[in-house]
Amino acid sequence: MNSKIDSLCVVLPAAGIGKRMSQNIPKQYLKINDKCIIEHTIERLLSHPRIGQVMVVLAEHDNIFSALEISKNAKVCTTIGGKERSDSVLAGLKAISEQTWVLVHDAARPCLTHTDIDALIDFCIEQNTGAILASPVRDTMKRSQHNQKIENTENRDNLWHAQTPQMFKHEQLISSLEQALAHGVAITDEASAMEFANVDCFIVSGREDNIKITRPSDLNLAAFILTQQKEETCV
Ligand SMILES: Nc1ccn([C@@H]2O[C@H](COP(=O)(O)OP(=O)(O)OP(=O)(O)O)[C@@H](O)[C@H]2O)c(=O)n1
Ligand SMILES: C[C@](O)(CO)[C@H](O)COP(=O)(O)O
Repeated sequence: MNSKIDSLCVVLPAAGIGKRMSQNIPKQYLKINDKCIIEHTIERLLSHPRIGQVMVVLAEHDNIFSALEISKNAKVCTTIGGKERSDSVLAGLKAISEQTWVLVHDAARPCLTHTDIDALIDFCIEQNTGAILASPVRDTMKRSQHNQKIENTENRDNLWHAQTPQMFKHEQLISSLEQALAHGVAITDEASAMEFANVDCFIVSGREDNIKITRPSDLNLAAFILTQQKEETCV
């Protein structure tokens, strides 16, 4: 069932340097099928009927985004991010006008589908609560230092890979992020801040192919997924 909300805003953290990709440009500007990753991601978002604006959070000296055609889209705005992803997200949240709900989505996740966007929005609106897309852990999980003896096997019951988008009440997310950052809490996703602030947050099961391009081998995998999804017409 579609909610009544029809023009949500997405904050898109895109101020990272992609050091784990070991390339000479930030990974969001690497190309798949002649289009930058960030262009794929923004097109996936803006082609969804319930998304009305994307606030792209850029690194201070980013001179690539403004040269992309998508930067001229009337629904695309930009602001400057910070040292950590959480700083960039907070800057993006403060740069948009006051909203009831806001979504945060990594620029490095171009394989997001409209099916998953609808599942997240519908759950949050119908349950009036924040939630994140996530996929269940598939492998046995070991804790160990690299090339060292295994310390233990983690219980993988009810263990999930957190993805994005993550969707929360706008003002509540700002205050929770500010509170967590003020306490020096390590925040790697928006849900971490909400958990710290004891604000309910739920899991919405999402597709396992909503991958975050992080390491070199992810690029070909993402290219394959994007092609497969187009044939599936799930976008
Ligand atoms: N200071 C930062 C760090 C990250 N990001 C963004 O957050 C998303 C997810 O972060 P990650 O995958 O860690 O990207 P990078 O930080 O660029 O990667 P790395 O850790 O390998 O440098 C990316 O779209 C990235 O551009 C951001 O906006 N601001
Ligand atoms: C937000 C996120 O994509 C959820 O899995 C992840 O935490 C980003 O972490 P990163 O270390 O900044 O890639």
